[in-house]
Amino acid sequence: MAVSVETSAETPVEPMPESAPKTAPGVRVGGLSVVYKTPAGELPAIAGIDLELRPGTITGVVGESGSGKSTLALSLLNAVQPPGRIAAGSVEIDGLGDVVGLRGEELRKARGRHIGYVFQAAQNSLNPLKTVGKQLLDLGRSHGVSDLRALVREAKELLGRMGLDGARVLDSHQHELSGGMRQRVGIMLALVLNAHLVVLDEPTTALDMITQATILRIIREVHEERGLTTMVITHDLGVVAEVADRLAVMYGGRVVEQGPTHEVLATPRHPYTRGLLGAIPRLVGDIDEARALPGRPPTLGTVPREGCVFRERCALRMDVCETVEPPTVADGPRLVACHAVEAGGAVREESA
Ligand SMILES: Nc1ncnc2c1ncn2[C@@H]1O[C@H](COP(=O)(O)OP(=O)(O)OP(=O)(O)O)[C@@H](O)[C@H]1O
Repeated sequence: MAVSVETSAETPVEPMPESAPKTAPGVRVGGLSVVYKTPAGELPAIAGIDLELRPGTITGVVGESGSGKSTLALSLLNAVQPPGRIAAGSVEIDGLGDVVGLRGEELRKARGRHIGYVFQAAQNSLNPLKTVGKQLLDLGRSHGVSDLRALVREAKELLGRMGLDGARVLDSHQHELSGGMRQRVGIMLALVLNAHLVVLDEPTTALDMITQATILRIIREVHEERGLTTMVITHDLGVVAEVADRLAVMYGGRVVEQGPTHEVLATPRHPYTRGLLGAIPRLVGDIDEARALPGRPPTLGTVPREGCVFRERCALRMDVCETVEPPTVADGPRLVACHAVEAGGAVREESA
C-alpha cells in the first residue's frame, strides 16, 4: 500500500508519561456542571452529575436528544468548547488525576494516548485533504509513537476486523468512503493508540443494523482483549442492551437512573427509563403496545430551574416534584433520582 512509514528526523519521540494508566482506569465524575452561553445568559446543559465508570466495564449513557450526553463525553476529555465551559465539578481518571485541571500539552497528550474517543458526527471529522493513512501517521507522530509500521499494521488489523480492506481505506480520502466506513475509521482511530479509556459518542448511527451488530461485537471484543474502561453514548437502547455492563439514563442534564444494564432494562424504576423502554416496539407482540413518551425533552431554555426536570412529562408527578429536586438514592447497585420511587425500589403508584 502507498502509506509510507518513515520516522522523520524532526519527529520527537516522547516517552509515555510514567503516570499513564496501563490498565483499565476507573473514572469518577463528581458534581459536574457544564454551562453554555446563550442570549439569555449562561445556562446549564448538565448539572451536578455524579457518575462512576468502573475499571474494565462498558458504561452505556442513554437519553433523548439534548439530554447532555455529548456534553458529558466532551467533559471526560476536558474538551468542552466555547460558548460552553465546565462550571463546576471534577473528572478524576486513575493515573491522570482531575482532567478538568489539565491544560495545554498535558491535555493534548492525555487525549488520544490515554483517552481514545470518537465524537458524534465522526463521519465528517476526517481531514478532506489527507488520506486516512497520512492522518494515522500524523496521529502517531503527534503522540510520540516510535514504531509507525506497527501502528499501520494495527490500524489495518482493526479495519479488517470491522469488515474493511485496511490497505485500501488507508490509501483513501474522506470523500472516497461512505458514512459507515468513515464511522469505522473513527473507531479505529480511537482504538489504535491503545488508550485504556475509550469514549464512543454514537459510534454506530450511520450503520445499517447488520453492520451495527458487527461493530458492537468488535467494540466488546477489543474492550475485553485489551482490558479497557469504555463509555458508549447513544440514544438507542438497543445499542446499550447489546454492549454495556452498566447503564446511565440522562434527562435534562441529570443522570436520573443508573445501574447494571440487565437490571435497569428488566425492572426500570425511574418513570423516564420506563417511558423510554415502553416506547420501543417489541419484536414479538403487538406493535400498538409501544407507547411514545408524551411531550418533548426540554431545551437549555426550558429545563425547569427547580424541582424535578422530568415532571412535565411524568405520570407520577406529585406536589413535591414542583419545588424539590429529587435526591439520588441508592438501592443496592441501583441509583435513582425520583420522589415517586421509595427507598427499596417500589414505585408509589401509577396515576395515569
Ligand atoms: N455549542 C452549544 N451552544 C449552545 N448550546 C449547546 C451547545 N452544545 C450543546 N448545547 C445544548 O446543550 C444541551 C445538551 O446538548 P448535548 O449535545 O450534550 O445533548 P445530547 O444528549 O448529546 O443530544 P444529541 O443526541 O442531540 O447530541 C442541549 O440543550 C443543547 O442544545
